[in-house]
Amino acid sequence: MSGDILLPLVNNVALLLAMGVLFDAFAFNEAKPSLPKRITSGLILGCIAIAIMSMPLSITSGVIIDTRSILLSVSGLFFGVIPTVIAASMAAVFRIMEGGQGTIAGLLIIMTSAGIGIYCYQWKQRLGHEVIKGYQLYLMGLTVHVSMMVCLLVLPYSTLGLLLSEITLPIIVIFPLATVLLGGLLSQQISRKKAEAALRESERTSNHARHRLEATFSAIPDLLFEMDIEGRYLACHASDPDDLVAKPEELIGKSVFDFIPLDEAQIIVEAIREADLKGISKGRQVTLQVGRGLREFELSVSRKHDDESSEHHFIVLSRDITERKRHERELHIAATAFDSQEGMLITDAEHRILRVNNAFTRVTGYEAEEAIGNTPAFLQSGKHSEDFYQTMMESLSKNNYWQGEVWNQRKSGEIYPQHLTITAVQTSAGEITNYVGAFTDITQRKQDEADIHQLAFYDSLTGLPNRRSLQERLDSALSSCRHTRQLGAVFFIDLDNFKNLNDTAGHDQGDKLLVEVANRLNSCVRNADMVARLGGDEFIVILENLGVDESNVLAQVKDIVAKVILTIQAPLTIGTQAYHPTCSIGIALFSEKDFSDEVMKRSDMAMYQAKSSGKNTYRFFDPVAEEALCSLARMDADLRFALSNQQLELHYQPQYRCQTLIGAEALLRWKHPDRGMVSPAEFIPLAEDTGLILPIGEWVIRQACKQLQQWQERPETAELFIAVNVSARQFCQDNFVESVRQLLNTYGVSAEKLKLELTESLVLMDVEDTIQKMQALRSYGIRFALDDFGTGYSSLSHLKRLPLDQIKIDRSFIRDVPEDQDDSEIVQAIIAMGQNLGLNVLAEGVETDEQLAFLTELDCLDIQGFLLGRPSSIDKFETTYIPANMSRLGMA
Ligand SMILES: Nc1nc2c(ncn2[C@@H]2O[C@H](COP(=O)(O)O[C@H]3[C@@H](O)[C@H](n4cnc5c(=O)[nH]c(N)nc54)O[C@@H]3COP(=O)(O)O)[C@@H](O)[C@H]2O)c(=O)[nH]1
Repeated sequence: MSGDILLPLVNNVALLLAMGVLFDAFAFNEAKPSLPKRITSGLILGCIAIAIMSMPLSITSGVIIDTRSILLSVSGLFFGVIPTVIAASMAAVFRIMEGGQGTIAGLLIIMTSAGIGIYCYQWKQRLGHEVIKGYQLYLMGLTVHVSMMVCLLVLPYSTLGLLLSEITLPIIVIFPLATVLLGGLLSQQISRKKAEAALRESERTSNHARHRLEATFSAIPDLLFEMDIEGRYLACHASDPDDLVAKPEELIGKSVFDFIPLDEAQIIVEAIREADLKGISKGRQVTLQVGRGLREFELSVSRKHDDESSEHHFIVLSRDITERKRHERELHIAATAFDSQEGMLITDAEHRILRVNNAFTRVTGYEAEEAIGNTPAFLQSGKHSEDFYQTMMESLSKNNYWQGEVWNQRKSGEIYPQHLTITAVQTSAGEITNYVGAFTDITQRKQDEADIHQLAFYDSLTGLPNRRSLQERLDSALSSCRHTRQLGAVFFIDLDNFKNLNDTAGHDQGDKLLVEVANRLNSCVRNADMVARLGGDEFIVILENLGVDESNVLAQVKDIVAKVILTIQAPLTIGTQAYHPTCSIGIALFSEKDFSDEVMKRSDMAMYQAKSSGKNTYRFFDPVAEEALCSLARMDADLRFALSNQQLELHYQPQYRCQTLIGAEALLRWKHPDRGMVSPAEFIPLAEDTGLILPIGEWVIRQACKQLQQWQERPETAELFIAVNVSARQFCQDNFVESVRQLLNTYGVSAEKLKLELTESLVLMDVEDTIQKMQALRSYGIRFALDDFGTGYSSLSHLKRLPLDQIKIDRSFIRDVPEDQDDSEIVQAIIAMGQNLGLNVLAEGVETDEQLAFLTELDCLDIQGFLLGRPSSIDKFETTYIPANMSRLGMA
């Protein structure tokens, strides 16, 4: 090869190498470039081809040998159809313009080279080969340049011969190798680019995988730790650091024992050891104090496969199960609550029963399978109207809740009351999904309520309404009067002598009478009227709506009360004896102006008047009698005040024997601040009625004992006794004997100095009891006088049995002696009788010397009366009677 060829050849090679730059610049080595790129690259290739053709290895005139064949074939193979066709076309145009004898051959070479290159390109595309191997390039280069040699055959023979001798070797040997080099260069670019792309793809894939993994980790709510067998943290993942016992950076390298209480830490280490043995550990639970409070975790531990390390590592997954546990506990509570003592049923939104509990079966008698699928309507008793259920449903849809009492039917057919609560269960969107019904059988409660009502409002013995019912009924009757203007009446009925019957025949018999009276009263009045028992032997009848005309009402009431008295009077057998009950009735009419308390009070007063009028009768309320009773009530209040405010005092009236003072009768006085001295004759009966006589009587005996205590200590009074009046009610007290004995002891008084004056009526009330008490008191030394003798009906046989010391002739017999023959004979007989019985006889009310002389004549030596001394205060008694007595006895 001559130097003329070498330089163009080097230029050609340089231009061919520019092709590599173009290939890289237009990214033909990566992917198929865009059409503009391909066109542009085709134009550039065409320019390179022209440049190559401009620096030919000129062999002879008109024949241009250059490396366009290499350019165009390699362009076809690597740049594809469009760039190569453009480049080939430009090269062809240029060749034609160059002209010469080799024009045809040159054009053929252009077309052949480009065609073979494009063919190989198609072949490569079809087979999917990205990279062309060296031998393949060589074969293509050889084919192109053999074809080139064939194309040269169109040259004139003379030119051809010279040409073949000059260029055959370089074309057949060098050009294919150049093709291989250029193709290899481009192929290598493709490989590099592919490798770079693969690397980028790999990086992209790995980044993608990493991001996906990170996203997956972030989405996992559980905590992930890598730990060693000792429980040391090697790595940790937590989507929320507040789920950790410490910050992640603090954990790494430390042990669970550094952060977690011993018991819990041991559970974690046990789980790790189990995983070490079995490969996995599941289900262990720990409770830890983490950033957001006390939480419960469930552990899953697996042994990590790590061939490089001999030490085992573990993946510990810690799942926060706090909410699940709470839910489980709530479910447990709900399940326990569901199986409570209350009957429960759950329905769907269409009220079909889905579930019932054991209490449901116990109360209704229906098993779960009998109830499920039905609506609760199958339990209905038929006792409620459609309206009832309609209201229930309306309340449910409005308030999602209903509660009330329902009468349902058990499987046995028994109808029973239940307290039912129905609650609608809603979704968060407000849609009702279920109804929960809870009920309690309230049969017993209802019964208890009825019993309590019966006890509270009815009398247990007679079954009649009691005082409370009466009050309500009377209030309602009065309120009704205010509308109707009609009059009504209240009968206050008290059985006569009921106490006697009770005491003699016993309480059972008394109860029988009360029940019979209740029935009899009910038979006398209309259903609309009311018969009530106030207590004891007191009954009330309320008659309502008797009309507006008072005289007419009075006539009706009289008829009814007469009927009541007659009906009550009918004999009945109590025990073995016939009994004729009677009653006293007080009547009070009422109108719209009255109040219940007042009406009751009036009827009570009227009854009191009926009693006072001899019993077995009735009285209408009388305002005059009311005033009298009011005055008594006022006196009672005043007397109580007097007792506790030292307004009571004892006066003493001397008693003489043969003109010698032997003692005094203690007589009670009330120093009233307004009324002055009030007579005991006025207030003692009232005190007996009200029971106030008991504390008053006790006070009198106490005062007498105090006085005796003082007298005992003085010689001039040491022998004096005091006579004290004892009322019936006072004497009847069970503890009377004991209380007197205690008073004597308290004041150290000799019992002989105390004389008790009992009236005839008192001793005859209960002779046996009186004798017993008198004997007991007498055994202490106390003496007894029978007061007001002659006014009662004491029989001799009774008198003989009483342990008396003295009888006091009532002053009513003394008053007219000796003038009155009858009284004189009575007094004479009493004195004789007393003497016969061995009793001392005292005459009281002695006011005149004649009376005294008469009594002295009859040998009645004990005298009391105004003639010898009036009742006087203790001061006067001690300054008047005692000194006089002493002077008479010569002791002064
Ligand atoms: N249970 C109690 N009863 C008592 C007590 N104190 C008194 N009484 C009884 O009250 C009745 C009235 O008593 P009184 O007004 O005190 O009258 C007594 C004498 O004053 C009166 N008397 C005495 N002598 C005469 C007289 O010559 N003429 C006359 N006109 N009256 C006289 O008699 C009353 C005493 O009677 P008696 O008790 O029957 O001896 C009266 O019944 C008292 O008993 C008391 O503390 N407890």
